Amino acid sequence: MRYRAGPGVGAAVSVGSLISTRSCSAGLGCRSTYPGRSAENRDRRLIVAPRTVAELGEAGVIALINSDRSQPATTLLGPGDDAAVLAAPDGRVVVTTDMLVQGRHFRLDWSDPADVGAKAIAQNAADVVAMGARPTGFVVALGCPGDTPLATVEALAAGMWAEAARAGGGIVGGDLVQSPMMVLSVAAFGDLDGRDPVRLTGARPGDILGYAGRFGWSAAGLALLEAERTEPAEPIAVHRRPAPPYRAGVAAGRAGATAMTDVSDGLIADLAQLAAASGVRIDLAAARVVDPALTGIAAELGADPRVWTLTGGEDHALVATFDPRSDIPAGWRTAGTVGPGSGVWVDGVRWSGAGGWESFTR
Ligand SMILES: Nc1ncnc2c1ncn2[C@@H]1O[C@H](COP(=O)(O)OP(=O)(O)OP(=O)(O)O)[C@@H](O)[C@H]1O
Ligand SMILES: Cc1ncc(C[n+]2csc(CCOP(=O)(O)O)c2C)c(N)n1
Ligand SMILES: [Mg+2]
Repeated sequence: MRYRAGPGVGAAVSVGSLISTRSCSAGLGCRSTYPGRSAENRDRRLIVAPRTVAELGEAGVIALINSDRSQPATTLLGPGDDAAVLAAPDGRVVVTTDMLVQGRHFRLDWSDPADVGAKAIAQNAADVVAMGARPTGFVVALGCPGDTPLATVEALAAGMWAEAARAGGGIVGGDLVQSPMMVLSVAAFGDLDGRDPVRLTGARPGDILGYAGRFGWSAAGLALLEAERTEPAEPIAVHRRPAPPYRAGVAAGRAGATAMTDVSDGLIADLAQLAAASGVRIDLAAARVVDPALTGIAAELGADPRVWTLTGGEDHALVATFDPRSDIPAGWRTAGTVGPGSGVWVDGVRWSGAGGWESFTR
């Protein structure tokens, strides 16, 4: 997707060009300044290029993050003012927020900063499309230690922009603070294009359960990383950078899906939320969702591919329910049925126990 430059978007900036050389006074030599750098640094005669966020300073890092970006048409005013302005053609705005905390949601020895940036956008965009909406924009609050290399922040921003382009929105602003570890808090916005939001509450007995994307791959990647393995590469890549099926989500909204959610905590956990919200029972056929490609990997680690598939989170695949009289849209497969009752049933057995990841319990 190509974005045009939006108003308020700064011109191209490189770290080199952020260093402005002040006038040279006789006998004092030339002093280079860095926008936003500390008072202490302002008094030093810096001639080397800054390498960390502390050396470049807040304003410089923000300029770096926003340099050379072009915004989509929905960005009426991009970064640079007190707030951004986004178009909302529908008149209603879909809004969600999700954060990533270093050590809890990612490790920089397991993931590249570009992957972490992409994941932060992906998990938010997945929530927007899970409402049947089209992502229009993101704001990103970033906390990081002062000694974070500028290269890390540049890679983070590159990963965010790559995923934002895939999802269909621009990064229209954010916040930058010092913190003891890296934290990324993203808010995402979306447009319904005149449709009703696809809620958790609309599944009805008789509906068909469908899914788009895949399950268990991120959990497999996490297990491989925990086991200090680097192969096979594919599940590790999925764990580092999930690829939510954005088009399929919007297509489900257009096709009149009765309920939908993205799977962030675990397939069973997220289906259980949907079943409870709709007041229905969901019957899942495990063979339809367990990917045979995971069987060999699980055997090597002494793990169960069914557990990865049914309770692993972070794939950000989509599940939705459809009226049986309507066609399931492109990119969707059937995974089960909706009936009267409650709970999630797998191959005819009611699921009890943990259905996925839960904050504060592990
Ligand atoms: N601090 C909060 N204040 C208000 N509402 C909240 C807060 N945290 C969560 N919620 C709301 O509770 C609901 C469930 O949140 P939850 O984070 O589980 O959503 P999710 O899409 O499943 O997220 P995740 O991708 O983080 O697993 C959402 O509607 C969310 O907006
Ligand atoms: C280093 C590291 N350890 C463990 C995991 C696994 N993990 C963390 S949060 C989460 C689910 C969503 O949580 P939330 O509801 O907080 O968004 C999962 C499966 C990871 N990604 N990285
Ligand atoms: Mg969600």
